[in-house]
Amino acid sequence: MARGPVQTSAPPFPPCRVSGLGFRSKGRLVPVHAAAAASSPGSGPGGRPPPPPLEEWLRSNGGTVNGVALRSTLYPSGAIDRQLVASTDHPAGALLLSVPRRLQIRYDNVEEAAAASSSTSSSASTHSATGGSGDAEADAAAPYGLPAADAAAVASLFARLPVGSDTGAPAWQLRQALTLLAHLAAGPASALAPYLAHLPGLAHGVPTPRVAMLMYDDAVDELQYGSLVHDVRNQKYWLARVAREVLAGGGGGGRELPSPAGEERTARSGGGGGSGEGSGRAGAPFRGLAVDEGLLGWAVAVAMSRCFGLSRSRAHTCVPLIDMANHVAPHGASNAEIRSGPGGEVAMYAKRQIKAGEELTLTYGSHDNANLLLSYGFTLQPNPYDAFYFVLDLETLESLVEGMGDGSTQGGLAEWQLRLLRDKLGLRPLPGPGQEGKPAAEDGASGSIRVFLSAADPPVAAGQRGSAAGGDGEEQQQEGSGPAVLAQPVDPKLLAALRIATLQDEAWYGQLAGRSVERIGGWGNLLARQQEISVMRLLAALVTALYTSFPTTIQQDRKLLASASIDVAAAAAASTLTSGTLAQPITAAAAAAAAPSPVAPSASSTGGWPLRPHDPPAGSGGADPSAAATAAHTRDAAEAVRFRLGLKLTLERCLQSLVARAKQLDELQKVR
Ligand SMILES: C[S@@+](CC[C@H](N)C(=O)[O-])C[C@H]1O[C@@H](n2cnc3c(N)ncnc32)[C@H](O)[C@@H]1O
Repeated sequence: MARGPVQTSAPPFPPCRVSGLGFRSKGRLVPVHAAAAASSPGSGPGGRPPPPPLEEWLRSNGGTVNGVALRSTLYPSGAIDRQLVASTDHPAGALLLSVPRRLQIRYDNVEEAAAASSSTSSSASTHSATGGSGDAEADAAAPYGLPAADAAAVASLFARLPVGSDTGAPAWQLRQALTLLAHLAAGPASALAPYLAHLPGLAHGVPTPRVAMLMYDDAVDELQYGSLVHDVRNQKYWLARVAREVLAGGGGGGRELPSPAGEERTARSGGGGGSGEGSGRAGAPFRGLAVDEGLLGWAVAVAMSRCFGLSRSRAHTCVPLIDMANHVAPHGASNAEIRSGPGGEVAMYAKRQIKAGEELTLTYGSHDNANLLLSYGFTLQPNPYDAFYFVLDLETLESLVEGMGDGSTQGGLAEWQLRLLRDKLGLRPLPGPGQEGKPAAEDGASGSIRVFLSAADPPVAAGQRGSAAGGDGEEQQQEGSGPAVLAQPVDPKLLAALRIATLQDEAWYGQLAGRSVERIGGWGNLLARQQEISVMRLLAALVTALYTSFPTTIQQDRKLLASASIDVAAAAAASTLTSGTLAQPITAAAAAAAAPSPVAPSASSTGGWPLRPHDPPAGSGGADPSAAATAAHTRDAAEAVRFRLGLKLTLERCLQSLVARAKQLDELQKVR
């Protein structure tokens, strides 16, 4: 019998994840520049001039901005969130924004620039012998906004990052984070400095997304969902390890350290890195900017929450202005989509007719709330892609079916049933004691499957399923790892397994052997009415058991969220876009009154280039760091409760579908 959320293994930074904020209700819309100026008249925080508006900057640097503006929402906490809006009507298919590759922050730009620079410098050394200008050529080799020496330094760090055991490459999120840090450290020497100044944590009042990895540990425990807690701890572990061994230059000498989950992971400490090598050069690749775990965490959060995955190049990119579009689900709800061009340009198009004043939205991917929290730091309530996942193995299936108690399955599953379960679903006996090291089967299959229960409204006709777990358009902000679209409340694999395991007549073998799993487990494709009623009851018992395995109930979670302590400081921060409560525009004067006092940036060794991301968000606690920390803590706790409440509501809706179907079949049975 399955007992609560089951662990699934995920790489520390799963491929292609990106981000979100979580500050959506009760805010007021203000023009973004008015908010910045109002909070710090005549200048930006710390006396710096405010950065140029992104729209202007893009236009004057070769980008396209067609009838699109950036708007801000100011929340009672003082935090600011931005969104894109249409400033004119647009027909379907209209080009809204286009950003050339050289205005994007991309780790593959760094890799290319570094490669070009090393080939240039070897030819430059030949040239200098003959009077050539090495410096000019090195600059020409850095066409992507970062001076060649900075690109080379950060590219050399890529080689020291741990590599994924599955991909054999460092996680893109880490490479992108280091690239962001290289631009940050380069300051005005980075051609993308004006974009950087608009990033969360750097732009005044815009907090760093509290992606799950940045949540306080006790809030992580409050998620009450084993696989997510496991993923978050894993990410925290890798963040700390990279900060310690790669950035601070501790080396590690190739020694394998156990991860929190007790796993051993491949880690490279390349570059000839003995323990002595890096320590004297801490932060050297970032022009002396000391990069600690906090700063790395900021960069990873920005990378995860703002990057688009490009299908052409398989790279990920932070795209100025386009990265201001927020997420809505399902796919049909968004009005814009992203496409990339052969030269690496990234463009946003209208998916349908758009009226002036409408928010421009994307669907980042078919993300469940666990993915949203991991990559973007928010959840959607409700989220049409949310689901409760668990791992099903043969043993669990057998004990579920035996628990039916009608005596029909005593003695275990028949050989023909086991054959169907193995051939159709890959379910096979797990290795017994002493056999753990051996593969479960010759084909190496694990013998268990990951299945889901969802709140999807049944019945959904075949053919209505989504095509792929992806974002809008050819490119996606983050690839989903869940099912395409949850078209039925029970995973077809789970339903197929239960139907096969509860059959009593071997005559079914011949019929099912030729059918696909989707067909055997299709919601509407019941095999026999009485059997289906039993399956529905069995599933209802399973859902109830899963629900009761949570330490708190729906009612308790609701009460917690409603309680004053969470509500006052964090309700605004914990709410999301979905409620449709986008607030009314307010005047700059009102924004000034509500805005937090500016927080002085800490001095850096980069000649006054500001920026040390404010963490916890300056917007949450003004200049008082302990108040800000308390607000961030409260916000994390609220988000954790909202997450687990969402899962429980999913189980509740699933249960309702199962019970309704069992009743309906029962009544039909009686009528006949
Ligand atoms: C690509 S950025 C979008 C721009 C962002 N709003 C800003 O001000 O920089 C993604 C972030 O926006 C926020 N966000 C996007 N969609 C959201 C939603 N539906 N609800 C809450 N926050 C959202 C999340 O913080 C997320 O990490």
